[in-house]
Amino acid sequence: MERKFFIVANPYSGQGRAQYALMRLKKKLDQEGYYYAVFLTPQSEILDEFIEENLFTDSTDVVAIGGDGTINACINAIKDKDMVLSFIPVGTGNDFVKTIDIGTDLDEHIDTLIYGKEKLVDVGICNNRRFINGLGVGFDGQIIYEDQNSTSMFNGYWRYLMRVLKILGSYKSKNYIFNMDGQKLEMNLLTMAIHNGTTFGGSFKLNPNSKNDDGLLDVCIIGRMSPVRRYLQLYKANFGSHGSLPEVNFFQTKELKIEANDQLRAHLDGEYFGHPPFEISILEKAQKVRVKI
Ligand SMILES: Nc1ncnc2c1ncn2[C@@H]1O[C@H](COP(=O)(O)OP(=O)(O)OP(=O)(O)O)[C@@H](O)[C@H]1O
Repeated sequence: MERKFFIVANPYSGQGRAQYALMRLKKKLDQEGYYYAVFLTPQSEILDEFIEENLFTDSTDVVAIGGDGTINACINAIKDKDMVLSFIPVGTGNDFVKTIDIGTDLDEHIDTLIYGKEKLVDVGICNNRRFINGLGVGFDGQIIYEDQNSTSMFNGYWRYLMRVLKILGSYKSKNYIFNMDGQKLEMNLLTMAIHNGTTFGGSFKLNPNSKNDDGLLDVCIIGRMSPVRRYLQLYKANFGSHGSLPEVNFFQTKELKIEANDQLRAHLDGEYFGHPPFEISILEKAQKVRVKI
């Protein structure tokens, strides 16, 4: 079958890097004689609906140029279609692509999306919305909520890190009632990170052992901790060594239900996602992606 590329580019992502990547990709596809169409995303909370409306149904490949939010919109837009997703990561966190091999620079990313091989990865689903990297409920969601409701003198990763440092000490742990694999639990936690990928926020390896094709969600829960201790131990999350702390526990599950609590804020693949109730599960090997040969 003749390959046709549908390119979804977030012009806002990566402070101009998306435009440059798009230019280079178009040049390469022209040289190789491939057919392609380009969709530049608008600022919208229903990005996937815009992508779905504009998507050419005979596309074989969808390329996401942007960050995890753009990838999330793409996987939701193509959820019922047999299309292979590729990536040119120019976002802030680019957390999902840390779990697959697509090369390390723009040339390699472009080569991978043209000449790479297909791989099937799991996709998480929360209240009917798909996620590919993860969902964070509690502190992780609060950072995203506060970030979208305020301005900052910083950009990109530094903006995120400054926000973490600002609210890390003052954030109050919250009550979670949840049901995992048939067992009902109630706990007071700082955060619950439910991942298909390993990392969130660009560098925090919250679920360092997570695999994107094992049919399981990896869950990291962090219990109550004094503000001083939070600042002292934060660096461990960067190395994924926070599992040594007594307040940290890991689980793996196929299904998780979190009961309603409007004090808990959540993000889904780095975009604000409201508050529980949440019904979360995993769709095993539900999305084709293209990786390096
Ligand atoms: N044309 C645009 N102008 C402003 N914002 C946009 C535009 N297109 C998309 N967006 C917004 O960009 C966000 C998605 O950004 P994206 O995930 O691509 O990059 P990022 O947030 O920098 O990276 P990451 O999610 O990996 O940290 C969405 O909230 C979306 O609404």
